[in-house]
Amino acid sequence: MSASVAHATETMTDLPSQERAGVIGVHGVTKRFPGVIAVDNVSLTFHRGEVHVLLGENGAGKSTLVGMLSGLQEPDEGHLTLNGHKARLASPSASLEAGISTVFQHSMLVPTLTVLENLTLGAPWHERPPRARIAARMEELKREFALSLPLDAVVGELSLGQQQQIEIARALLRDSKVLILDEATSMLTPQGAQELGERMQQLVRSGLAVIFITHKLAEAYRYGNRISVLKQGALAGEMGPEELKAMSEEQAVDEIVRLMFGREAGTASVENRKSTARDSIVLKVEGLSTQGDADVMGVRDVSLALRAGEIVGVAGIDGNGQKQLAEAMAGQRPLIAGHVELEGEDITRASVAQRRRKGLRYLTDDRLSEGSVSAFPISENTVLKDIGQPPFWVRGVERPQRIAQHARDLIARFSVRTPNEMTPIGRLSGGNIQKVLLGRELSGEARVVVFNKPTYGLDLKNIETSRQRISDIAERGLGVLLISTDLDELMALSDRIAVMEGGRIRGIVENDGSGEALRLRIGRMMAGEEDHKQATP
Ligand SMILES: Nc1ncnc2c1ncn2[C@@H]1O[C@H](COP(=O)(O)OP(=O)(O)OP(=O)(O)O)[C@@H](O)[C@H]1O
Repeated sequence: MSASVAHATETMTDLPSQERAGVIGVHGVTKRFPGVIAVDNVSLTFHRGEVHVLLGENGAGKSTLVGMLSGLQEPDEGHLTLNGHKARLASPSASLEAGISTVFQHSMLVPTLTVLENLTLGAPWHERPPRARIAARMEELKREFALSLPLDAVVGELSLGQQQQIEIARALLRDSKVLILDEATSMLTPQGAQELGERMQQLVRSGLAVIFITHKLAEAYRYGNRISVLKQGALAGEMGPEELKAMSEEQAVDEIVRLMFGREAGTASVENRKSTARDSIVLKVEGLSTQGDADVMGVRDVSLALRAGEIVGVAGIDGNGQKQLAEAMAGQRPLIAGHVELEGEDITRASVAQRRRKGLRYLTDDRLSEGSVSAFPISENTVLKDIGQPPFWVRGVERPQRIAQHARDLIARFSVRTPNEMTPIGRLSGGNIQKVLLGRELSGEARVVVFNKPTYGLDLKNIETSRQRISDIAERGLGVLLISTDLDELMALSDRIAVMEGGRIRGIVENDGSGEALRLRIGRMMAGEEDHKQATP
């Protein structure tokens, strides 16, 4: 028996009627990871002829759900159905055989091969369809879905939009019945996104079911026939075609914002920290722009000022330029425009080390590969950004005793749980690595600390401790720029919150304690909508 759609299927009549309809369904599925319920008792049916949009904040469970449909993981509880039959998708090839193709956010193509080679990749050489057959089929796809691809072009030389078309073409050549597009528009131009939206409609008209994951509300409304919202793993709400048709775009967006970002009635909101902001400006950024990378968004025309003792939060769905902004401030990413001032001094052209010495510190979200060298002892990691500098190096000679003492002090001050300072940092837990990195950034005369997702991936106790430390840092008079995808965290800690979307700042709001209304206002901007001051809970 093939590993696919476990042929241990039940007959349609064995299943409740609501499970029969639709090409694919998940029924009461739950998936747990250590410390988190990623998907919590979710039931959904994906129908032929429909673009079904999945929405939800970072961490809501969308990828985990898609992982179940694409055979990357199986549910701990609940089951899947295909055409009304109970089914198992135990591997990616089982999912493909069942007619489900997934186009992931990051291209799965081989950039050095041609379009034709990529289209036939994976098929054993003796089964590869001849070029003439593919060319003929591509002509059909061009007519039907406006998929126009130069078969002999090398994939790496094509635009991201064209590369995505290859993946869609590959799914169609396989006769897929379900096409999953995971954040497929995030790196496309508005024009490219619109073309994809139109193409999705053509695809569903030809009988496919499309599952479309996006973070942008306008796209969800314009291109979706049905919208489901996930929140903390559970299904927060679903809007079917009739309901959507009866709503204006504005009404639909308001409802989705409420489902995505609203709080359940009766949920206690987190208490806001008392502001410790002073008058003096410690960091000023004006008109800052940076280039992105191949599939990373750049930053456009960002201006903000940070006062001593102030925490300015930066909200946004992951990947909207936040990391690039932090890197540009830290001097790790070149600017194409704008300038940066630290306590009135222009540091636009200063190197990473110079900025650090002047007191501008940066805590990366990538603790293990960018922030530390995991095989090196904690001691070496505490001076990683001070190599060659006194007091740890004197006239080019390393002072191991001095470094070890510095590391022992840091371990004691930040309560790092480790046998001793010689333990490789990679052996510590996430929370303890974070403490070492924070200790490193705060040593010497720090004036401004830029945090990128400081509590991401930590357990609850370490999250609390980290937030308290951030609050203490501001209280000591340092300026803090706090980048986070967690709105609760930002609302609990920040004086003001800047919202980034599409590499730009959509708006900067005072965290004035207006709770739910402010939450929805920020959520709207995160999802690509204009600021809407009147948003009501
Ligand atoms: N392999 C894993 N191991 C541990 N935890 C995981 C794993 N995969 C996901 N999680 C956790 O499960 C939760 C749901 O994650 P998931 O990636 O499904 O969310 P998402 O809605 O796709 O988010 P995003 O928009 O950021 O991609 C998160 O808390 C995440 O940290």
